[in-house]
Amino acid sequence: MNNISAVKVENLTKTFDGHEVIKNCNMNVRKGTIYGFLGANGAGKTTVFKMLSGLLTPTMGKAQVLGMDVNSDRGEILRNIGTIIETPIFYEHLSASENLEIHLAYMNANNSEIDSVLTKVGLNNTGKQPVSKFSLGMRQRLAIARALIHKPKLLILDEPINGLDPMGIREMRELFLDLVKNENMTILISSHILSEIEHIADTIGVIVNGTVIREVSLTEVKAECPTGLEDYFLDIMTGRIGNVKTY
Ligand SMILES: Nc1ncnc2c1ncn2[C@@H]1O[C@H](COP(=O)(O)OP(=O)(O)OP(=O)(O)O)[C@@H](O)[C@H]1O
Repeated sequence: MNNISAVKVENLTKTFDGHEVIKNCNMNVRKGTIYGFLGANGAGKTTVFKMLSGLLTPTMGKAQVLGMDVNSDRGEILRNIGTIIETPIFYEHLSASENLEIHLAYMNANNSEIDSVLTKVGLNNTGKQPVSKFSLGMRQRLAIARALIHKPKLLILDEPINGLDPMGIREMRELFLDLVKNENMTILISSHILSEIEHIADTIGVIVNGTVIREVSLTEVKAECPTGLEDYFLDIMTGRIGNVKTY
């Protein structure tokens, strides 16, 4: 681990019932950048995210988050990261701000910024409305607010823009770029909406069958495939770009 890495994964492996779903996986997410994690359905993105955030224990290999080991420093890692992994669960009978208050109390963090974060995600007008009345997109916005309300150093976001309307997607894009530029955050994000990743990411990691086979800057993607990230990704999937290339 060096001090420029927010996430460093070395030969990480995860086995379920004797079946290796993550195999010798290597990743390096540099601090202060946005890393787009791409892969087909079932490639292993969520499983890697779960190991980084302490929800699953690696079978073998090493993973460090903000310089801490995922096996031994789980509590301290959790205090310093914000996550969206799978469908977010909320207190359904409580409002958006009450949900954030509870999260902050759980994280033992200050709650002065609830209104400003709700404004950032476009939920400032929901007042006392319970979350049970929220649309899918509103729930996703609240999940993003909860991930960042305690001012984490690293955001791990598994498909955070699912369910958002075009306006919401653009707002979240601007929010993510602002968090990295002005609040010193690092973002590790997965999405199947490749045009969105292309707008925001500095680096792309492509996972195929549990192994990251490509880790390249977006500049390199554009040099290698001028038609853009979607074609680059599909070329990898169909074997037209074949060689393993990582930093
Ligand atoms: N708890 C589990 N037990 C057994 N197999 C699992 C478990 N969790 C995930 N898997 C398997 O691991 C593989 C990777 O799944 P994962 O959810 O990490 O993929 P993903 O890249 O996030 O996919 P998607 O894009 O569809 O969300 C899949 O084959 C999945 O069936």
